Amino acid sequence: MSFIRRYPFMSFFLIAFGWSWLNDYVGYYLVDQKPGLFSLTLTRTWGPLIAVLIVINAQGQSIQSWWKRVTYYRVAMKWYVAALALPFVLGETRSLIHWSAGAELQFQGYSPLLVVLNFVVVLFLGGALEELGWRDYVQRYVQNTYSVILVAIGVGVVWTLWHAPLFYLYDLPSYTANQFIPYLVTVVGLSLIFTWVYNGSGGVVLLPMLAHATANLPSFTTTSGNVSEAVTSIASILHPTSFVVVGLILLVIQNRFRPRTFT
Ligand SMILES: O=P(O)(O)OC[C@H](O)CO
Repeated sequence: MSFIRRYPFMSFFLIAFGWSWLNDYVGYYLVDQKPGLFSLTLTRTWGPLIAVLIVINAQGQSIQSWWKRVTYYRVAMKWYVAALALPFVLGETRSLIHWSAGAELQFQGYSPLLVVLNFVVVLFLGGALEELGWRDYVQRYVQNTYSVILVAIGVGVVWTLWHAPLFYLYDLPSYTANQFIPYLVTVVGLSLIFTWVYNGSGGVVLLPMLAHATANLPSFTTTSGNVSEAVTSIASILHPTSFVVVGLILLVIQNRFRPRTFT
């Protein structure tokens, strides 16, 4: 405990990465080496939340006041709309580029019930909980001293690295070695966007949580018909890049070049 009190920030990373990576290794070696099973359960996503709870408890901070802060939700409706709409629209960039080049746009036709279930599970039990660590601890703490934009980029890089075992342990379609750079760019972009809603709403972590749960939904559209290889390549570059460009523009408009402290 005294180590955690002395080095809270380092402890946060050790616990967050430790929990999630241990989860991945235990899953791979002891449970199932096939993709989509243990690696995809919710438990790996709990690392950052467990880390933040251990660290604030060791520091003698009240968990009750932390809970009160992270469950605060009274902010202008525009932040809710932005948090839900932005990742949703950007997630369709690839299809929209193919469509603008002549392909036919089609809806995936997911069952609305399954989409809502997916969203709710990620929001309350899965990936969105990471925001209690990445955004409401790391971003909040480091942006006291450094530029909000630079910190958001740094958090995006760390958040990507935290996913590393998924790339080399498992054979998952979204986590293949040749997808690492596009994944990094997308996650840095998401970090910028989540930081924008977090700071814009005055540090209400529910907003990046909602944005995270939306970002984790699958794309709702696909395209059919031939598009040239050039269009496919351009779309695969522009899709991840669009998150970064939009995130940067929003944070520049918000003038987040400097540090920002929440009281
Ligand atoms: O942090 P995760 O595991 O919810 O994954 C984030 C996605 O890859 C980006 O939406």
